Amino acid sequence: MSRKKDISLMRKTIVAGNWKMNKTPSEAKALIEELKPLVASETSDVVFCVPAIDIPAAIEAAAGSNIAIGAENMYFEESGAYTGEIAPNMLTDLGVKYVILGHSERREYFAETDETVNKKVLKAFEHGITPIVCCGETLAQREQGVTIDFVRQQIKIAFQGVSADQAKTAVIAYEPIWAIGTGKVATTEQAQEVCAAIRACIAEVYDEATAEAIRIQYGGSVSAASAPELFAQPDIDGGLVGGASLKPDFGKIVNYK
Ligand SMILES: O=C[C@H](O)COP(=O)(O)O
Repeated sequence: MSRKKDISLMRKTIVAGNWKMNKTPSEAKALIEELKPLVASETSDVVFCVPAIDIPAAIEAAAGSNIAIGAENMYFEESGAYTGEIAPNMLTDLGVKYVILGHSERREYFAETDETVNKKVLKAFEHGITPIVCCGETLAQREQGVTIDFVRQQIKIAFQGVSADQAKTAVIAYEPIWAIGTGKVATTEQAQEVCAAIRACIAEVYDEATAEAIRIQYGGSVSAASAPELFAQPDIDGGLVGGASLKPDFGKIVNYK
């Protein structure tokens, strides 16, 4: 199902950078100072998701700008014997507004499952942090023709127990795993098809109003060259950007119009 972007229901574009495990705190400060003027925008929400150790420096550097700071992960408990984990209230105490949950790298290297992602999504909402919920298929799944079934399942589990009012404020990032860091960007048609299927899934689970409100990003080798066509698709409301978010090109991606 695909819906035409209705002017009255136009969702604000959201472009988020995922720095992954890059930049020390002092490098983070310098990069934000460099990118701050380039990502100024009235048409897009701009989020920098940075390593947890960089968050205080990033918050300080972004102060007074349009940049919101996000985390790349968090745990689903507030405190306790969970060595090495970061609690949601630790993030909000610093001023973090967004958190990436269920990134494919967390799923692959750190054994995250749809069920732990769901617990984290619920906890993020409880603490007023907007989750950027990641989903996406492997190359083998795409070749087997199961992409949409697989992504629908990821989304249905991630949103279990989430109310419609909460879901309306969430961000979903569709990231085909085969397009991450490979330079192989999905075609506009492939990206739009899956983002439309995700929106249809949200309409089934909730209702049309929730589906129209939720923002869906595409991620996977987004560049200044590919962003304009991708973000113009009716069901793509921006991007989750890895490698290019560490460069001045990120400003061009944010200001893609
Ligand atoms: O979260 C971001 C994605 O993993 C995309 O990374 P990339 O833009 O380097 O392909």
